[in-house]
Amino acid sequence: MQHHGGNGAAPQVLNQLVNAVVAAVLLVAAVFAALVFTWSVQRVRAVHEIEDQLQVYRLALSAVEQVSAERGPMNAALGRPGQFAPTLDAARRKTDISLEALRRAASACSSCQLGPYEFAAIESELQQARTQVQAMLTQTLAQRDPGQMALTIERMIGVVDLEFRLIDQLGQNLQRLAPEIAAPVTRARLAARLRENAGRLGSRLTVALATQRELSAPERQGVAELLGRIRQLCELLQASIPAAQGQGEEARAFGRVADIYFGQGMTYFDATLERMAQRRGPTPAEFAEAYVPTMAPIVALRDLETRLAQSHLSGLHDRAWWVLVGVVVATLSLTMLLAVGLVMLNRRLLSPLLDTVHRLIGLTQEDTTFTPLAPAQRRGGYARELRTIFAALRHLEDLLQRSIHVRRERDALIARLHVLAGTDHLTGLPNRRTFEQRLQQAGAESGGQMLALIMFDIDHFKQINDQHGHEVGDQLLRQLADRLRSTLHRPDQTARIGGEEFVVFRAVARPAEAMALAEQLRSALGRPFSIPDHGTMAVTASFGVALTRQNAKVHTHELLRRADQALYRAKRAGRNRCEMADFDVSAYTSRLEGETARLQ
Ligand SMILES: Nc1nc2c(ncn2[C@@H]2O[C@H](COP(=O)(O)OP(=O)(O)OP(=O)(O)O)[C@@H](O)[C@H]2O)c(=O)[nH]1
Repeated sequence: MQHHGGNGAAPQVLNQLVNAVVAAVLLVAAVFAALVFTWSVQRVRAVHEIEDQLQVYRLALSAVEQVSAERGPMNAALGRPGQFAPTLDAARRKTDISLEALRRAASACSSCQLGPYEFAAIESELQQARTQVQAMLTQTLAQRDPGQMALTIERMIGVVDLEFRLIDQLGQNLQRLAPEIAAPVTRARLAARLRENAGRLGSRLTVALATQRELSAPERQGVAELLGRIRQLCELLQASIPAAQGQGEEARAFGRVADIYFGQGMTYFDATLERMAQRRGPTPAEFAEAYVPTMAPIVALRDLETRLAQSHLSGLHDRAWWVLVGVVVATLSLTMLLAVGLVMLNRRLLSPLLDTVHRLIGLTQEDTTFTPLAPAQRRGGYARELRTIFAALRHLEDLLQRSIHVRRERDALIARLHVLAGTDHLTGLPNRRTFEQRLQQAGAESGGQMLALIMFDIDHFKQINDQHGHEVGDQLLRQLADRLRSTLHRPDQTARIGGEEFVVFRAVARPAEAMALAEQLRSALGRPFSIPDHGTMAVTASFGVALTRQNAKVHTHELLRRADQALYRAKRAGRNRCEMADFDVSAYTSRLEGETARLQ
């Protein structure tokens, strides 16, 4: 396909327009994909952070349970003589391990925003409480002051309060970051508090049990407060567990709490209070042995809630990942679709349209050097409208080619007619009309030089016709024309202007040159002609020569008239001779003399 420089502006603009639209669509798609991608990555990261925080929360709940649990063997040891308490040591080790695990997890969790300060406070408080316990254990049972014992127990409880502050902070963070898991997170905290208060309830009896007495009034007050708090926590839990009376996993776990702790545990607690009133209470160790296991379902409920929160988070985590994968896949697909669409648009619409535009421009410039249509076009892989355009274009191309062909033929015909109009049909020599034009032209181009006109006429041509027939006369005329052409240096400077009348013209420097040419022609024509079936035939011709004056305008008719007169004279003088028309010889001679003198 040819490209037509200046006219290429329109296709270029179309190209640029399509490129601009594609670039804009790609840009919008890229910005949108980048936004969604960033959002999904942030979401995945946020879910990771929430998972980390939930892990810390779980470890904090477990640590608070260990500290609570440590109070069981501690109470038992305080109510027993001697300082040897292996179960207390084991409980302390478990507490230390869980606190260490919590500290490690918390320091690895940057989003938890827990400083070392919180842990330092908890650990220092725990150590001081333990030191007090140890000091008391070195005493005999009788030496152990009940008031001091109560303070020691309160101090251990204070450690738990410090831990709960941490748990509350973590729980609030989680509720804020992931409202989806707010309910199980809250229930886990409620269960942990229930476990703690249930433990404290037991601890309230320790001093009285250790000293085998009834509860004092403040102790009874404390127990009543704790029972009130426990009931409150139980109601809160029951209200927040969906279908707490139903068959769900949480409902079942809560059911076990109700049966075992609120059933067995509380019954044992009430029975213990009655036995204490009769001063037949169990030892703190016996009490702990029977009471502490009834709190296990509370811990199980707490663990279930943290597990539920975790599994909910896993769902969130998976969803966030799927969104991320979806965004990547959608972006890639969209880009691919756009790329394929662009290629299709280019191949199926833009490229053929540009091709059509080039072809149309070519048509306006009569460019018929079209390349064949692309294979896809031949397969008909384009829209119907485009195929219609191609067909119309092909039709136009055919029409153009046909019209160019017709015009060329017409031009050739006109040229031929033109030649024929200026040519003698018998001899093929220029006719009188052409001769007059050329003579005028030669006069204009002579540069002031003399022009010689030689007119000649075959002698007694009528006799040839009469003797041999008109046909032979024609043949003779044709051969004579051929000889003229071969003799003359410029055959275009001759013509047949009558039946057997011819002319020759030429620019000459002097009259003698004209006469010499006339003589040359006379002798050339004097040579016999060979006419088929008639043998050789000799003719003569008479010549009249006329000259124009130097620098004078050529008057064709005047020149012809003078040449004709000279020819007439030649005929009259006996034919087969050359005669010069009246020529101002004296003027010519004086000019020659002038020139010679100048040269000397
Ligand atoms: N064969 C043939 N004869 C032609 C043609 N045109 C003119 N003639 C003949 O040429 C002859 C001219 O005759 P005339 O004008 O009497 O002159 P001439 O016989 O040549 O005698 P002079 O010119 O006086 O020597 C006529 O007989 C014309 O018929 C032509 O095209 N073909």
